[in-house]
Amino acid sequence: MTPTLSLNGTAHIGATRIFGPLSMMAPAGAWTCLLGPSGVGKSTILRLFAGLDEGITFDGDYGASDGGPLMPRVAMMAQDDLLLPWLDVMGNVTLGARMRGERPDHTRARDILARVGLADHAAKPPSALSGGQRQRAALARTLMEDRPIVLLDEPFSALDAQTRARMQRLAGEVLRERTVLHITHDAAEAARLGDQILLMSRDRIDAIAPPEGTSPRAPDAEETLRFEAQLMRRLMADA
Ligand SMILES: Nc1ncnc2c1ncn2[C@@H]1O[C@H](COP(=O)(O)OP(=O)(O)OP(=O)(O)O)[C@@H](O)[C@H]1O
Repeated sequence: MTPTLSLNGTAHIGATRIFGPLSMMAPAGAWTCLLGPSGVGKSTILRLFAGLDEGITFDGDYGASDGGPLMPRVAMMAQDDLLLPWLDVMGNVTLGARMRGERPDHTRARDILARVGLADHAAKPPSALSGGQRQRAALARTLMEDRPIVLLDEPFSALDAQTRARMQRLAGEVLRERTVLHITHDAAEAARLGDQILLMSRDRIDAIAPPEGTSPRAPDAEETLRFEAQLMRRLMADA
C-alpha cells in the first residue's frame, strides 16, 4: 500500500533549531515538490523520513499514515550520489537487491540503464562517469528499488537541459502512483512534476495548487510556463 507521509514538529541539530514548529503532508500516490531557500531544512526532512536521523532531535511526530514502518518502504536518492567506487554501474544499480540477499534482476537493470542513457556504461566504475552520468546512475538505482515511497534530493541538478527534461519524464512515468517527495530549487521542474508544491521557510510550509493537467506535464505547455513564472515571483518575494 502507498501511504501518505506527514510531519509535525520541530527539528534541532545539537542546540541549533533547524526548523519548526511546522507541519507538512505528502499525499499517498502523489508527487510532492518541496522548495525553499538553501539551509532551511529540506534535506533534514528527507533524512527523517529515510530513517537517516542520526544527530537530528525531532520534537513532534512524523511517519506514514498507515502507521507502518518507513525504512523498508523507502527508496532515497540523496544529493550526493553515494555510488560505491569499487562497484561498476551495474553493480551499483543492483546493490539494493544484493544487500537484501535477493538475486538481482539484471534484465530490469539493463532496461532502466538504457532508459537513463547509460546502456554502454554498465561495466564502468563511477570514476569513469561525468557528473551528470553519475546522477543518472544514482537515479537508475533509485528507480530499480521499486518502493512505494520515493525521496529525491535535487535528483536532476547536474543534468543538461535536454537530458533533464527526458529524466523528469522518465521518473514521472516510472514513479507514477508512488508517494514521491522531491526537493528541488527549480520552479520549472516543480511546474512540470508536482501534483502538490510545498514552499518551506524555517517556520512554515505552504501548499500551492499545481498547474492543471497530469504530471509529468509538457515543459513548454502554456499553463506550465505560466505557473513557473508565478512560482518564480513567489520565490523571489519570499527571498
Ligand atoms: N551536522 C550538522 N551540524 C550542524 N548543523 C547542520 C548539520 N547538518 C546540517 N546542518 C544545518 O541544518 C540546516 C538545514 O540543512 P539542510 O541540508 O536540511 O538544508 P536544505 O534546505 O536541504 O539546504 P540546501 O537547499 O542547501 O540543500 C542548515 O542550516 C545546515 O547548516
